[in-house]
Amino acid sequence: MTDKASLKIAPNVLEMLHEGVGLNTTGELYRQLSTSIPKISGSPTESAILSWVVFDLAMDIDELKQGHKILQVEAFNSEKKRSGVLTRMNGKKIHAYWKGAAEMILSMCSNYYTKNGNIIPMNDEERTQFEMIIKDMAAKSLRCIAFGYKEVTDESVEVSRKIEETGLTLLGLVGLKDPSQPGVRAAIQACRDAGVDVKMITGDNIFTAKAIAIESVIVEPNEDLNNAVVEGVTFRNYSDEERMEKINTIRVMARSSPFDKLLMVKCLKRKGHVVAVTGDGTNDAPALKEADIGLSMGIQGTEVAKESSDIVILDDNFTSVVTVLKWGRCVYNNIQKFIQFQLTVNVAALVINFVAAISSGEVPLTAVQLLWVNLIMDTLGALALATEQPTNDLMTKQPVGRTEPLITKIIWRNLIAQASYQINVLLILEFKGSIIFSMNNNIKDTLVFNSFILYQVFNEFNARKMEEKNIFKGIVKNKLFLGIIGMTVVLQMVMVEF
Ligand SMILES: Nc1ncnc2c1ncn2[C@@H]1O[C@H](COP(=O)(O)OP(=O)(O)OP(=O)(O)O)[C@@H](O)[C@H]1O
Ligand SMILES: [Ca+2]
Repeated sequence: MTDKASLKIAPNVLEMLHEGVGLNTTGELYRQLSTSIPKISGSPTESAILSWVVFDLAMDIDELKQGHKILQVEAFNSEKKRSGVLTRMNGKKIHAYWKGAAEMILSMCSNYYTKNGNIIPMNDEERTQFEMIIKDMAAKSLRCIAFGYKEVTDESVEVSRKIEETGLTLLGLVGLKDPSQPGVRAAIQACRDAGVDVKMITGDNIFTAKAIAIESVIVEPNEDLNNAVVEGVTFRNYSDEERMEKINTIRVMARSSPFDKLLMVKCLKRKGHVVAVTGDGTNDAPALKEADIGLSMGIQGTEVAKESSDIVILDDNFTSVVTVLKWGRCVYNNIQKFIQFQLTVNVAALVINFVAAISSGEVPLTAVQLLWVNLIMDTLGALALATEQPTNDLMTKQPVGRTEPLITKIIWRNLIAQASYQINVLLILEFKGSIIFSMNNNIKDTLVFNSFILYQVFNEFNARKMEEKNIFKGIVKNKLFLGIIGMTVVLQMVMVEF
């Protein structure tokens, strides 16, 4: 719509558009003292429509509200995708207004307004034409909203308060653009590289959904979309087996109800997937709650959505999902590193003391020394390994499945290899140390203790990189790690010398 759009609309139609929007909205208009331009609040769709009639179609909402009595309201709901209102104009006529998903409102209409404001019955050909207009708008990734109206002559509605749903007159169609955030394409690609499938479940119609999915590369423009895109009703009506069979290939679900979103999450979980859901509306709440990880929007999100979620994304940006993914993986990875490191220390200490105790009756590591080991290894070791920053290669790995063990085969391999190496050397030092280096027993004990601690210090480097050969990669970036290693060595020197 252009600035002068209001001039091209017949005055009677314009007036009804004002009423059909101004009286049938959950958005609010409030004036600020500092400027003369009013501010508009409400859901994105509501505020977009409201600002269109206020700024482009010159609606005066106060005057409008004063002149009308509202008899009945049917609030927008995600199931029916429309909202309606029944009003009486200053003791005169009663009007019913509907606004909502374009093809749904169109199917309630049997007349339409011409440019000059006359009502004409809609024939099949014209209906098809309107459908084409809606499709065209949707193909440009516009969300299409229609407005319908009916003059109610039956005065009994004053009592029954029923908002008529049939035989409406189409007032107009409007297309809303929800510009996709910059970086969404890259974020979706990053998710895919990390082995995370992205699906879009939306209340928009199938054409808008397809267009948006292509824009954000959820689907490729030239791929066969028959299996990848479904409508909520179709999905709902599949048999259980059919749904489970198709769910992996479905990437877009259009015209979905809150129940469809929930159903999708349930099925994915049943398939064994770990499911994360992002959402903003009340209609997303059941799915957010059911998901393994629910992420809601901090700015646009409703309270219900935020309360049903585990994580609130403060900047509403999909790219933050990638950040969540990266940090989640980093924490998991750091826990694994620490476990590998801790188990190695404990296995080595235990075996050395046990073997020495049963063969000579003496333990090489005394109680005080073991406490010292615990102190520096638990506290300082945890601190050093937990502060590793996420690296980019975390985002190229496949996700960890629901049933995969925390201690992987690689951790076992590292642990067993490192522990047996330490045990062998330390036991040789314990039993043959005094002969090899011709030293007395006290010095040999210190040697064993010192070697043990230094082994752990070097092993801390090993634990940083569980799979890579170059364990020093990126080490200069982690100043805290180096600091803690340095501190451990200094403390050890102090301990041994003094
Ligand atoms: N305030 C509203 N008044 C009338 N119709 C609306 C309103 N908001 C949305 N619609 C219609 O309902 C559809 C969206 O329904 P719903 O809100 O259930 O979907 P959604 O999945 O929450 O969408 P999204 O999260 O993309 O906004 C839209 O395509 C639009 O046609
Ligand atoms: Ca929504």
